[in-house]
Amino acid sequence: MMKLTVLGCSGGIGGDAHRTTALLVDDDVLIDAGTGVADLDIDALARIDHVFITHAHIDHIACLPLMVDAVGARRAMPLVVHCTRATEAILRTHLFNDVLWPDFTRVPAQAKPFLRFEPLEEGESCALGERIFTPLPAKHGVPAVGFRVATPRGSLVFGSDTTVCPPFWDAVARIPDLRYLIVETAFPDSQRKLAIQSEHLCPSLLASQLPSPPGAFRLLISHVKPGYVDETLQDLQRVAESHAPAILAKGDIYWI
Ligand SMILES: Nc1ncnc2c1ncn2[C@@H]1O[C@@H]2COP(=O)(O)O[C@H]2[C@H]1O
Repeated sequence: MMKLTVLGCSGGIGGDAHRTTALLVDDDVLIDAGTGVADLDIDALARIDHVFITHAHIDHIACLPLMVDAVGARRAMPLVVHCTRATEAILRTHLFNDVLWPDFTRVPAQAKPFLRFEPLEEGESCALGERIFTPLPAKHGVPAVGFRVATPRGSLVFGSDTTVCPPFWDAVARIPDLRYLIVETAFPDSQRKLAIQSEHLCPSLLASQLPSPPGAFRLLISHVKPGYVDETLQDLQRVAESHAPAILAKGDIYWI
């Protein structure tokens, strides 16, 4: 069985309930490395061998530089960061640039660095044992992808941050064994304008894209902005009731 542990899935910080995006797959893989990663102890951090990054926004990568520094010296192998070349370029230019943070693709030694990038583009897949990670289309303010995680028992999709994106929904429709669909709804409908400006979704925009009739998967909502959880849930229940949406929460565990 594959275990998915939600370390963080909020659209921001503020109190113990809210950590930004980080999904732990079993105990060795992360999807995104937001502030939820900071709750793992040193041993748990050292067990993580792979991080799949959806996009370079700070709420999705905040703990990546910190975790590399925290456990790099304890690990036998570099941490492998899987992302598109576009996201790698952003992370190299703006983060691992020996200014904001050391370039751990060359530190502590070029021959034995703490981190290495592995390109993963749309149309490609990365198999780690029986778990197959495949980028999916997304549309956000910077280059972004979602991920499908396929196992022999079914698939999970994490849509990342995205606004209206028909290619994402076309890809979802082609996944016959979809068990869990995690999609964002960052803002309530009262902030629809901001959702559009910042290339996110609100409940009415999400509802306009959901399949009809509802698919045989569990619909889980991520990235809700702290302070707007109740309002967003009420909107979702009004516009997407037949899909029985549930708001994802830190600490949730799903098995496939
Ligand atoms: N035009 C905007 N006006 C106000 N806030 C914004 C705007 N664009 C982006 N943001 C905020 O900046 C945040 C960056 O991270 P997110 O994409 O999660 O969510 C975004 C919004 O909360």
